[in-house]
Amino acid sequence: MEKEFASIIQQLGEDLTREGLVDTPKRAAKAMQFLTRGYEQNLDEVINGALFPTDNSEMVIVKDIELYSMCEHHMLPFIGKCHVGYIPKGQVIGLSKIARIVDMFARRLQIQENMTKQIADAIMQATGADGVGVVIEAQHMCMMMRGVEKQNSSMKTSMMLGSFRKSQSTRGEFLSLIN
Ligand SMILES: Nc1nc2c(ncn2[C@@H]2O[C@H](COP(=O)(O)OP(=O)(O)OP(=O)(O)O)[C@@H](O)[C@H]2O)c(=O)[nH]1
Ligand SMILES: [Zn+2]
Repeated sequence: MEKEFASIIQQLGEDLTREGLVDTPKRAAKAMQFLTRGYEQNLDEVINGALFPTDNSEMVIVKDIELYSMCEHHMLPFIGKCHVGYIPKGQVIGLSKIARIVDMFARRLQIQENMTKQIADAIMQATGADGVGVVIEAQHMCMMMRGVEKQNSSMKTSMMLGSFRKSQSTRGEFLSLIN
């Protein structure tokens, strides 16, 4: 990857030997690897067994989980917040693990809609919950820094599974608690 970044910098017409740029291909490769580290993770490893028995079957919500992802069309960042809700069925998941699951999917080349579904599916799969809801609100640099150059729009996506999909009132409770 380092070589490819060196080639990109050269193709920009820059001088790769100037002081500020000498280590840039190495840094850029390292940064890119960090930004896409989700490819090296899997659900079991991320959860690390942190599931705990409970007889609480009321909605659990973790809101405002910040996320940094990269759009798969332009490889530019999109940045936002993820809200997750679920209704436990016999077990709850460690609080931090929800944020780790969000990161595992965010740190890949993504479109927001697919990421939203992947997060919801993973939480459902991991917890066997009665229902899961995920809402993501993000701003896409490919739409702000270039292209249509709109600075104030954001995109909201959602995925509702199980009781969140079937029951209007469950979905309503979730949406009112995250807003
Ligand atoms: N639905 C969706 N679209 C996205 C996402 N990230 C980027 N895009 C869009 O992907 C589309 C790619 O369109 P193209 O016409 O192939 O590419 P482009 O010529 O660079 O498009 P413009 O951004 O309109 O200049 C654009 O409309 C982007 O806004 C995302 O997460 N979800
Ligand atoms: Zn894009």
